Amino acid sequence: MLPKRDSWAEPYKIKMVELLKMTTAEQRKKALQEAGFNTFLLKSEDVYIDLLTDSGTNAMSDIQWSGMMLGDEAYAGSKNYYHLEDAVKDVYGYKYLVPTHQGRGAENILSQIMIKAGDIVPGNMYFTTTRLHQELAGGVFHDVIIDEAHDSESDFPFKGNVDLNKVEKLVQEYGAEKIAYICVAVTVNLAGGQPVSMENLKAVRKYTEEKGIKVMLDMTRIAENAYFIQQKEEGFRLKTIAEIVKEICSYTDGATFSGKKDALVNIGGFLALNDYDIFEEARNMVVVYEGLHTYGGLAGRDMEAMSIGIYESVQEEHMKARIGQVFYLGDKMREFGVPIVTPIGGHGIFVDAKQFLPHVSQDDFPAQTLAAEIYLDAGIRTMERGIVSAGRNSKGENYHPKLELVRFTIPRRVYTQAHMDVIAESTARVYERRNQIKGLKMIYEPKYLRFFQARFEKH
Ligand SMILES: Cc1ncc(COP(=O)(O)O)c(C=O)c1O
Ligand SMILES: N[C@@H](Cc1ccc(O)cc1)C(=O)O
Repeated sequence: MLPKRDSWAEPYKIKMVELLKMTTAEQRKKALQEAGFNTFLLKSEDVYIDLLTDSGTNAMSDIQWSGMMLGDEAYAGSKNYYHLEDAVKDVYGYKYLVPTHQGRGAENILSQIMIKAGDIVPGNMYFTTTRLHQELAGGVFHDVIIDEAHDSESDFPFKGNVDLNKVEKLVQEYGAEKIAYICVAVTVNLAGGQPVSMENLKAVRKYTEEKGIKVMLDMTRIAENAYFIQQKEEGFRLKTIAEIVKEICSYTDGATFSGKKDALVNIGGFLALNDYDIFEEARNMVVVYEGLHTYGGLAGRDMEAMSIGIYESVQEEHMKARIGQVFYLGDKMREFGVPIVTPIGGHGIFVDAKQFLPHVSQDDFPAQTLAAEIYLDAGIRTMERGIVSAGRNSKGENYHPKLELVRFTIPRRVYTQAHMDVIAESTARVYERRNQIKGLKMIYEPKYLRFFQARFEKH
């Protein structure tokens, strides 16, 4: 057989490097103990390859860095704000912009404006910060993602889709006026970076228009979602990512955005809206929580870098290499027999900890345990996405999510293919000794978003 001839390559060359620190097994053991077996509590200095998150960990381009030098650090009316406003209108098509320091700043404002106590907020799977802001505003989140999303082995190509039957049930039960809005995330982070199809987005729009319900997008990884639509959905092969991104937004009323992902920056976010009245309220509220409405907690230079990053995020070659690298790692893992969520999603590989460690019960935190073991092997930092992340319901009982995953999140434009090889090989080593691995017990549990700061010890 001839060698394959369709390799992707990074559409950039490297101008500056950051040296990595290698650690010994002894050092890692000590660091992990000190971090209470929580990878969030490790010092970044003790990490070799950092796959904790793709959030704010991107490498900016030389053009973005030069944009940083053009920061207009005025308190009010910075020209970078107007550049960002232009980018949001041009690329996403929303009319009004409220910048925020990151995505959750926008979630806070949107939730406070749109949700009244007792309102229902359907969403295509929860996201930790998004759901918490909805709950703090008095809302009750309901998961309306299709069932396939909860099955790590289902090969359905658009596992992020909204199940409109589930939405209709909520409407029947509570009435459309009780639904604050439908929150649609593209891609769905906790399902494994799974995309939503355009057909589904259109159907959601049609349904909600009939019922008078608003659709708010969590467009944090919209360009990645657009790439999957282009590659997998009939009729989109000849459309550009930019065209698809704009079409997605056109089926919604507004969006929250964490610029730290798609937009290739280290900090930044916004709330974008089409409805003037909601915008007016948000523009007023942002001064309470973030800063004046023309900077929203950001420096002018950060807004400039984000405006440039928004354009870079929809470039075809960028996205091909971005997702290509994620797929490369996933395929390697599969070759080693490591159980991962399929189809492979946009921002990382999600290892199925229930299948990896079937002898560890969910109450002994299999994904938390596995993330700790992965770190011990070679200093690779990953993140738990299972029972610890899911937290507790309003009665104080633990949620028991079907998915118990360890996320190997790939920062954009940061690591090379050789790093991917090392990651897969290290994971394979841990897989070989999986039977000797024991679970953990939680010894400290903070009240909000416990996964960030909880501490554990070995059973
Ligand atoms: C899907 C999704 N929504 C919202 C957020 C919140 O964004 P931020 O981290 O910028 O506050 C994140 C990441 O945190 C995310 O992955
Ligand atoms: N959104 C980022 C940062 C983050 C991580 C975990 C969270 O639950 C919340 C925020 C991510 O998905 O990686």
